[in-house]
Amino acid sequence: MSDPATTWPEGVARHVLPRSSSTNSDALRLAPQIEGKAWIITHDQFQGRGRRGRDWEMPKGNFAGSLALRPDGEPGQAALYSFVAALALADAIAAVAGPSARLALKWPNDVLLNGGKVAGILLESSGQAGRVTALAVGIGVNLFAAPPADKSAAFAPVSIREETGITVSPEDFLDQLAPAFAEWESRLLSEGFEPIRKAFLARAARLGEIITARTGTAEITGRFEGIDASGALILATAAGRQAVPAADVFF
Ligand SMILES: O=C(O)CCCC[C@@H]1SC[C@@H]2NC(=O)N[C@@H]21
Repeated sequence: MSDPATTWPEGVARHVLPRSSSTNSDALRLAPQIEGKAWIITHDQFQGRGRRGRDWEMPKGNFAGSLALRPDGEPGQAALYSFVAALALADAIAAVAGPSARLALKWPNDVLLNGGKVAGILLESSGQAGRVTALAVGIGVNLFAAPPADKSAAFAPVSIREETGITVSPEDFLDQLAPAFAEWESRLLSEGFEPIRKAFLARAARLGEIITARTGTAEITGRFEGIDASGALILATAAGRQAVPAADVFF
């Protein structure tokens, strides 16, 4: 019997591009033309985008890939895919980086390896009449080298190779990531957000501790109590419980 963790999911195409400005742009362009889903990865992404308008640098040998989807749902439902992606990423990194790798998820969707940022996720979408008709789940993983540290970033970047000595190609990484994503997505679709929420919190960094969320207009410090049914961060602050839908978190 084949190992379910490394079986390529049915109905999912795979494209490997030598160069791309951004695989998220490719995925959004491709999504309206596909029947099922498609992963697009590239060996050279030269205008990668990060969260909150930041650039995403991709040193050679790292992973840059996006899943093109046509969810046809509300934006709030589509946003839950960032938690699906975070869990799948954590599974895929654990599979390649070995048992000594200390992995944690940082809300909303960074993956930390030995306390540094090893991977990030950027969801982008297009749609009409309040429905998301094309979704790009963009994922960057520092497989080979950490990019230079950005002063505004909450965590220093690290890479799997530099932390563990293990080298993995983007194609082999995708062979772990795609099945893991398909499994978590099927749980979301069949059981709803609750098991995803619980699994995320089981791996969340600094749950129960004092953290700071910067939203761009405000800085909110409080005890990290959990995440709600929409994926918002719940902080217990001096002014009461607050739900933070989007922010950068600092420990
Ligand atoms: O800021 C973050 O942490 C999110 C980074 C997301 C980067 C990935 S790389 C593949 C995809 N294409 C992009 O332009 N961005 C995402």
